[in-house]
This record gives sequence, C-alpha cells and structure tokens, in this order.
Amino acid sequence: MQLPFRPSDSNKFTFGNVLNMAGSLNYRGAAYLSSVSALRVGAGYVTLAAIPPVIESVASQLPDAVYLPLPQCGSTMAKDAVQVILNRFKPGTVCSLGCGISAIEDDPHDLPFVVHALLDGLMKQKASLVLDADGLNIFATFDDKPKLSERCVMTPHPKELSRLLNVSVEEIQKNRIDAARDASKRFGTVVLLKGHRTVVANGNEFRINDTGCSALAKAGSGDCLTGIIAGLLAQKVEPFDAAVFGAKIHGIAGELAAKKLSDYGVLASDLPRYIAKAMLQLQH
Ligand SMILES: NC(=O)C1=CN([C@@H]2O[C@H](COP(=O)(O)OP(=O)(O)OC[C@H]3O[C@@H](n4cnc5c(N)ncnc54)[C@H](OP(=O)(O)O)[C@@H]3O)[C@@H](O)[C@H]2O)[C@@H](O)CC1
Ligand SMILES: Nc1ncnc2c1ncn2[C@@H]1O[C@H](COP(=O)(O)OP(=O)(O)O)[C@@H](O)[C@H]1O
Repeated sequence: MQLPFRPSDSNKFTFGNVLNMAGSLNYRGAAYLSSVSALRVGAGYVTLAAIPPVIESVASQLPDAVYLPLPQCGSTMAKDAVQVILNRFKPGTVCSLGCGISAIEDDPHDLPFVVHALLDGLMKQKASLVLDADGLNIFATFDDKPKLSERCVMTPHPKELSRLLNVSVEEIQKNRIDAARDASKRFGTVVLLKGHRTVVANGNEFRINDTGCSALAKAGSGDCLTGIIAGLLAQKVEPFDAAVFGAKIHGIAGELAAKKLSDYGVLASDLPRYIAKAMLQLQH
C-alpha cells in the first residue's frame, strides 16, 4: 500500500480537513489523542469540535488544532451542537465522531439526539466518517438507525461490536472475520474490529493486520487509531485502505514506542510521536 502522495506544490488544504467531534468532561484525553494523531499522520487541518472545558484542556497541549466550541448539556454536547457542527461542515471535510463523548451516569444529556441528527445530517452531505466508541454504542441503541455509507469506517472493539450485532463477545472472538464481515454487510460500511490481529472488512473482502503489540493495550490507544484513519481519509485514501493502512501504522507506532519505552511503559500519549516515526519508516 502506498503512502498518500505529498506534492511539492501543496498547501495545508491539499492534505485535507478533519472535523473531530470528541471529548466530554470525564474524557478530555480522548479528544486530544484523536486530534493530534490525525495531524501526525499528515492531515493538513484538524478542527476539534467539543464542549468548552474540553477545548480549554486540549488547547493547552495542542496549539496545532483549531477549535469549535459546542453548546454543552451536562457533561457533554447539547442538542444545539448539531447545527453548530453542520454549519461548519464543508464538502470534502472528513468527520470523526465518538471518542470520549460519553455522558456521566445519570447526567441529563441529549447525546442520542445529537448522534442521530449528526449522522443523518452528515450522511445527507455524503461525508466520509469514522465512527468510534460512544458514537458506536449510541448507534447500537437506535431502533431507526441512520443509514450509513461505504464512506464510513466503524471501529468497534469486541464489546462494541457485540452491542452492534447483539451477540456475545465470545461469539465474536470465536470468528472475528465473519463478525466483522457481517457487520460491514449489515451497516453498509467498512468495519475494523480491534484487538490483537485487527480485522478490516467491507462487503467483499477482508484483511488481517499483523503489526502491533501489547504496548497498545492501554487506555486511549484506540482514540489514536481513530485519528489516524480520519487523517488518512483526509488525504484522500479510500475508506477500506484507510482502515487497513491505519491499523498497520498504529501497530508500527506501538512497536517503535515499545522498543524505546518497553511494552509496559508506553502511554497512549506517547503514540502520536511514534506515528510520525512510523510514517518515516514507511516512507523509506
Ligand atoms: N483518556 C481518555 O480520555 C480516554 C477516553 N476513552 C473514552 O472513554 C469512553 C469509554 O471507554 P472505556 O474505555 O471507559 O470503556 P469501553 O472501552 O467501552 O469498555 C467498557 C467495557 O467494555 C468491555 N471491553 C472493552 N474493551 C474490550 C475488548 N477489547 N474486548 C472485550 N471487551 C472489552 C469491558 O467489559 P468487561 O469485559 O469488563 O465486561 C469494559 O469494561 C470512550 O468514549 C473512549 O473513547 C477511552 O479511550 C480511555 C481513555
Ligand atoms: N495486545 C494487542 N496487540 C495489538 N493491538 C492491540 C492489543 N491490545 C489493544 N490493541 C489495539 O489498541 C487499540 C485499543 O483500542 P480500544 O479498545 O478502543 O481502547 P481505548 O478505548 O482505551 O482507546 C485497538 O486499536 C487495538 O487493536
């Protein structure tokens, strides 16, 4: 697989625009990790759409992103966030939705409304989208699921896929390829089933990733993967290839980080630097 081409006669918009909808009061790191990873894999412009306390935290660590403050309800986005986001969306913008958007238990929140309306609105505009974490968990609860497209990549871990398919984690793990394939057919998207030997499937084909190590088994590492895939989509890599290549880059970053810091000591927040090193390795 080829790295996205970087012409000399380029500017930041040559390498795409990511609109990352992420974070909540309790999960601010997820917003940081997904945004910085999209930049490190080569996206030209990343906007984090999040509630103000998340932006305050992330902006102090990441001056490289652009910020879109969203109306807040309890610990996460309010209904009015939908219009703010859809107003910002332009054709060609790549979206990612779900990293750390969770509401705190018993917190009054509008999140199911927000997720449904965003998916409807973004699909109408033919957006490319990575759907992860609570984006997936909330999508799983809808009786009237918004229709997704082949430009979407869903990135469940086994438990998230069990919620989507309504089968046990054990059943999924027994036959990971069929589970990923079933989900991709059912939802009409690319599906990336996380874990050791990540599986990527679309309706017709599948790939098994052979990079990565136990250093990646640390909270927040999946948020980095979401950012990587969004960043590749922004650079015009096709969705299936972005998922396959994204898993490979994520795995190489984990391996390179483990060589320096050990399988034990790698943090998810170490990965973005090693994503850059993985790109360097793949470039040669
Ligand atoms: N720094 C931050 O801001 C971070 C923010 N994050 C954000 O937090 C949000 C919630 O994420 P989370 O990690 O709290 O819950 P989640 O992964 O759904 O686990 C819930 C239960 O699912 C299961 N389960 C999980 N993995 C499994 C597997 N591979 N295979 C099988 N089962 C598995 C396991 O259930 P058990 O097996 O214990 O019954 C577990 O207890 C999400 O939006 C995310 O983006 C995180 O990325 C962390 C860093
Ligand atoms: N033992 C492992 N070997 C290879 N990759 C792993 C391993 N454990 C976890 N990963 C990868 O790390 C990421 C974890 O994502 P996820 O489960 O969503 O965690 P989080 O929500 O905390 O970010 C996935 O990409 C998964 O494939």
